[in-house]
Amino acid sequence: MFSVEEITIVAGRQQLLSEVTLQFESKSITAILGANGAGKSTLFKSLLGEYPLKKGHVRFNGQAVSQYSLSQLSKMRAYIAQVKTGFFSMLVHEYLQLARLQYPESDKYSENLILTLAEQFQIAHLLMRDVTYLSGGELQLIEFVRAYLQLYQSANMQGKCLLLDEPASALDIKQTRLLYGHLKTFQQQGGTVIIIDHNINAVANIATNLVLIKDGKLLAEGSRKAVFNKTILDTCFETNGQIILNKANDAVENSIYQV
Ligand SMILES: Nc1ncnc2c1ncn2[C@@H]1O[C@H](COP(=O)(O)OP(=O)(O)OP(=O)(O)O)[C@@H](O)[C@H]1O
Repeated sequence: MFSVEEITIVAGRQQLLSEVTLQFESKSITAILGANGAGKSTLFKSLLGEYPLKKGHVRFNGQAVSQYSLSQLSKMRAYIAQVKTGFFSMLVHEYLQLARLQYPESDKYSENLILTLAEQFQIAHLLMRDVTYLSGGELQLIEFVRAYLQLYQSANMQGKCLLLDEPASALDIKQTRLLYGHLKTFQQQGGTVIIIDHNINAVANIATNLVLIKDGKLLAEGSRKAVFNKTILDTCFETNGQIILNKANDAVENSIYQV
């Protein structure tokens, strides 16, 4: 789906990313892990085509991201930013309608779709609230539904990608669990997820692939079994932690990195 080849991004004198090469396969959930300031959001912005590259290429389905129109891209990938600002006063319902403007469909169809998804994602009670008065967690739930609506053309999500920058940072444990469940479902529907999340133990449980970034460079990449270990995590976060295996079966699955 997405690939970056030896990308280098420079801002002023600072090198934000250095020769990073990665492949994000279709129907995968990739978790991007790394310390604050490591370069994770910068990597995202490069996937979105927002940063000029000093070197390298970013491709989506084999074609340079810059060769797609914004309208083509908006149907194929949806982004949730880490911090969302600049909302105007409007109802959640109206905000969600904006995600459907790009589709030539009747008002009745988009209305039904919004109501159905609001029920499915358990945010129906927020539809008549003003977006500017939502709590941080409520806003994150709405942002997820907005991103899903932006991509939705049928239940088949093949060729569609969610780019989520800390989408659960303000969610409680129940809502985090529900969100991760929605991401698994999206993957089962054929979609691809790329997620930045500081809750590394939780996100490692749903990710099919982990990418660890340190100081703007790719530190490690692979399955949980391959990279979720003390040596790599200690290096990545400059900590001295330990891996606690799943008590039930001493397995790597559901193991926890504790500092
Ligand atoms: N436009 C810019 N100009 C200069 N420096 C920048 C710019 N954008 C980002 N940076 C710097 O690049 C580094 C990486 O930023 P980035 O937002 O990618 O980090 P991150 O890994 O997402 O961190 P966090 O986990 O704290 O969100 C930081 O030191 C940041 O201050």
